[in-house]
Amino acid sequence: MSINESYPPAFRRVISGGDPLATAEVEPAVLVRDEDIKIPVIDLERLDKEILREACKEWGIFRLENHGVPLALTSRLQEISGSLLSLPFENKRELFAAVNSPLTYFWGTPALNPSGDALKRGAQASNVHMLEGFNVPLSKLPTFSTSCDDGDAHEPKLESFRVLIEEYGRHITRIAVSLFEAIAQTLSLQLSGNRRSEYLSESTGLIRVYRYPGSSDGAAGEALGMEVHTDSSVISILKEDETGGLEVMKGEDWFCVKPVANTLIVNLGDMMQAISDDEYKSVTHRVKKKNMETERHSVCYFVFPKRDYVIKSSNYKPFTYSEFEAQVQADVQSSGTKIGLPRFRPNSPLFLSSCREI
Ligand SMILES: O=C(O)CCC(=O)C(=O)O
Ligand SMILES: [Fe+2]
Repeated sequence: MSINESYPPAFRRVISGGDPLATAEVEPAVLVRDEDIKIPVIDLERLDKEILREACKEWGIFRLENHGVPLALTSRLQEISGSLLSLPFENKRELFAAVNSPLTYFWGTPALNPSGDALKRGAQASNVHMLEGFNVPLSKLPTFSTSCDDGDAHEPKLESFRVLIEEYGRHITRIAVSLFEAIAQTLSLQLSGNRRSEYLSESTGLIRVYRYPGSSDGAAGEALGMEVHTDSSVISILKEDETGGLEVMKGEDWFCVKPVANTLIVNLGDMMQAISDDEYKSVTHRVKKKNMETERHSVCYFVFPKRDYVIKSSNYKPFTYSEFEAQVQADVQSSGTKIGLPRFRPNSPLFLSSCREI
């Protein structure tokens, strides 16, 4: 099988140079300092609250060292997800359907509905985004049985994937909880009673395993990996391979974040920004592959507040994560892009009328 058969047909057309209009629109020119930026480094074994506060306030992103995720686990997870993602496109489409699972396969957009299927994006949306992946809601993994009676050839790989991602999920959830508790202390948030799990609800945790295709002749040169966005999460934790391509915005400039072996990248999302009353920021970022020939693989974890917990802050109308998510999805479907937190500013008209008044 040639590698192209594993890519969605829309990607193959772009890679072969036959359908340049199908790629994401080239973004308006912004100054990109094509240099690597040193983002703050946090050592999870020796958490320094001052460095953490500074990182959350000035950057919204940091590198995590001594996180305790075994190197062998991440390597095996990347290996098995890479091998599942390199299956022929049609097999990937059928992969999870065959075992009737809550996991989904998506491509062409990172905007998914709550069931993990790609959202139909509005007319102004950039067309195909050159990425694909698996969406894994962690709380549903225990009900995901990889055994099926039709002798499916991929079953052993799927079972290894389930076991590895479950173990990775336990590590990454532990890290998210420790970091959130430390960040809450830097904000003097009271976390007594159920408060911590309302702000950061472990059962909402999900993992996306991504593949950004490569093209030997560089035909997909201008195709973006992932468009400019902020994450909707409280915290996101990224494990990227050595290919590079993650870029963050600081001030008015874009900078490249260089991959560093055996570290994780933590970024704060919109919910953390709201919880902290804009003290901390949801970092604007994107993925732009530099090395066009090489595929890029990454694994990203997201965690959210309890869905019906009302987030109150002085800069936004009170809202629940469910309401926020519904608004984002409505905006993506109608205009092609997420508006996010600005929708919840006191004077902003809400598209959906369901949000409560102050
Ligand atoms: O793949 C990456 O490096 C980043 C992914 C990302 O930003 C996201 O999924 O929100
Ligand atoms: Fe992101």
